[in-house]
Amino acid sequence: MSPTTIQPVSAHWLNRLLPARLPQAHKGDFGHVLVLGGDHGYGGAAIMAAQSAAHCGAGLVSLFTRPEHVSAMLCRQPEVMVSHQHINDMITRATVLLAGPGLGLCSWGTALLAQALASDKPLLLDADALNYLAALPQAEQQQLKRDNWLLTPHPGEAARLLGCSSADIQHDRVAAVQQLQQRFGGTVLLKGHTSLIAGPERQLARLDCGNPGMAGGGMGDVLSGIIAALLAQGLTGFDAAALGGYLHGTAADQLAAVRGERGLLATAILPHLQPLLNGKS
Ligand SMILES: NC(=O)C1=CN([C@@H]2O[C@H](COP(=O)(O)OP(=O)(O)OC[C@H]3O[C@@H](n4cnc5c(N)ncnc54)[C@H](O)[C@@H]3O)[C@@H](O)[C@H]2O)[C@@H](O)CC1
Ligand SMILES: Nc1ncnc2c1ncn2[C@@H]1O[C@H](COP(=O)(O)OP(=O)(O)O)[C@@H](O)[C@H]1O
Repeated sequence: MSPTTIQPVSAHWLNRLLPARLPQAHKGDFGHVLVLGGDHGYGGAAIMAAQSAAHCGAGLVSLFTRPEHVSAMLCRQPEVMVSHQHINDMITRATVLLAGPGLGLCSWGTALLAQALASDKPLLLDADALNYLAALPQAEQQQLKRDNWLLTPHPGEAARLLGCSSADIQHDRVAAVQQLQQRFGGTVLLKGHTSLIAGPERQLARLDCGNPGMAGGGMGDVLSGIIAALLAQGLTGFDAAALGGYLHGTAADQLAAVRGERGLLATAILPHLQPLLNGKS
């Protein structure tokens, strides 16, 4: 693939992409994120994704999950609307879909994912939604390919999607993210140290923030919620992934600077997001 300029993502992107809100703004102006996920045993992933979308300025956030996770969601973040039924109505009301955190790969999760894929709304796929995609025959993958989706694989998921090893992905991450974008379309964010973002117009961006304290369960779920909230506020897939990754990594760096890297919890990122989003830290 031809060499491409890689744009480093910086604080300037914030002012460029998130202008001040108009005084008369209302929640309908900032989109409605619907998270689909949280199979038995994995409620935390979907709850964290919904919570982080709520912390990043989406007008409304909903979660469709298993019944046993409904009250946990309400206790953690009552701003989020949560249900285990009427998925079609929920998809109709949403403006952005986020499928994958804790989705599982049993019939409940794959049926939900099929409903998300049948909608033409902007769609972020993470975690098990990527594993589902990876397991499909290439012809079916090609039928699903679309410009308005955004895939956020870690190197393990990227390897499954491309049918290689995670060592192959890490050996040439730029080539890997470009290959993923070419094969699946839309925007791809390849996670890990120095995350990379490839967009549908061959744009390429790099994140110089983030630290090894982020290597812990739930961190990717929080990232997916941040990006979905930015999509809901009208950013393109490429801009939402780049800015979302920047906010996520910068929040984690702020925490690590004060408390160190070990024991950095994904949910500890959440209170750092609002000041960052508003240019106050
Ligand atoms: N609190 C929760 O409810 C959590 C639920 N989670 C959910 O659990 C489900 C399965 O996640 P798992 O963590 O088991 O599966 P993963 O696919 O994330 O990890 C499985 C294996 O993939 C490889 N891998 C992962 N990250 C890698 C990297 N950066 N580089 C190279 N190889 C890598 C490793 O061999 C790893 O053991 C997902 O739906 C996920 O959303 C996780 O997000 C963790 C937290
Ligand atoms: N060493 C690292 N340096 C920078 N960022 C990291 C590092 N390790 C993990 N991260 C970030 O943390 C997040 C981990 O996501 P993921 O592997 O999907 O976790 P989970 O599936 O447990 O939610 C990604 O955004 C990734 O870029």
